[in-house]
Amino acid sequence: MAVSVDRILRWKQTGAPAQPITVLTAWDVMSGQIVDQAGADIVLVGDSLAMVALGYDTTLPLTTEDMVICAKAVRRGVKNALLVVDLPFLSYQTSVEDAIRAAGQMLKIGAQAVKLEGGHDEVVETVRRLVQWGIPVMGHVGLTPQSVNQLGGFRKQGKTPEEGDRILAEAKALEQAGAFCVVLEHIPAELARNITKALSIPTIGIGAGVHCDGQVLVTADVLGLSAWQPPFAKVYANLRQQAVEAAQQFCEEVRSGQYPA
Ligand SMILES: Nc1nc(=O)c2c([nH]1)NC[C@@H]1CN(c3ccc(C(=O)N[C@@H](CCC(=O)O)C(=O)O)cc3)CN21
Ligand SMILES: CC(C)C(=O)C(=O)O
Ligand SMILES: [Mg+2]
Repeated sequence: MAVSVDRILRWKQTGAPAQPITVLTAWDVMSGQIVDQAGADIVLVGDSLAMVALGYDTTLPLTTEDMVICAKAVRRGVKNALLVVDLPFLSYQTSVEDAIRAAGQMLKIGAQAVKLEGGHDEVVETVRRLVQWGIPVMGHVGLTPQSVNQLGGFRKQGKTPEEGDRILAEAKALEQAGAFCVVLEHIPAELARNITKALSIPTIGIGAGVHCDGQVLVTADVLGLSAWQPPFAKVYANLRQQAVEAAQQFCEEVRSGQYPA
């Protein structure tokens, strides 16, 4: 049966100890088909596609228009998983109105929820307003890549008790605002465990240890397709090298007259 926002929201309340939620990213129809067919609970059209699919050094250059093109392609490939789309940098920070417009655009093309980065007062108020209008929101705290210029790189967050307390408070505020789950990115496992215990909505970890209610990775990293991976990514295949070898073989066979026969 297709995965719904409500099913994720109630993941921890459904009696028997739930299996972890599985989340993988996608950026086009093929990656969407692959992770949906693999049985992921949630497919995230992550703004990491700016780096993975478009070749930028950060997620900041991605526009709403870029995201709409990619999300529409993923939508055509995903049949069963819940489809969540990241709101690009500057599409939701400028005002609640802009956030509603950007999020609404994503829902119009078939996204079932959106994800916003941060847990400060402004983003919490934006989440509250989106949820009021019937737009489900996934939160995202810890390492928030859209703030890379302030964080001084893609560094682990929440390493001091003060920082940890702040991230915990942000996650609680997002739950209060109506977020249906929250991503915890690149924080200590102990902190992620405390946040997971403190929340009734599920936590989805990336580089946040084993004590989260679910796990997410960038699919290009999982498949060994990306040029580099973060230290926490596990690489399950070596598709980049296999692809280069296959393409090389084609070139050799054409040059030698082996193909076409
Ligand atoms: N391919 C890919 N996978 C990802 O998981 C990912 C992206 N791209 N792009 C958006 C963000 C950026 N992420 C990243 C990127 C790099 C590190 C990393 O290398 N961290 C190191 C060094 C940090 C530094 O000092 O600059 C670390 O040890 O924390 C972590 C998360 C996670 N996200
Ligand atoms: C890694 C996930 C959480 C993400 O935000 C992305 O892919 O953009
Ligand atoms: Mg993202």
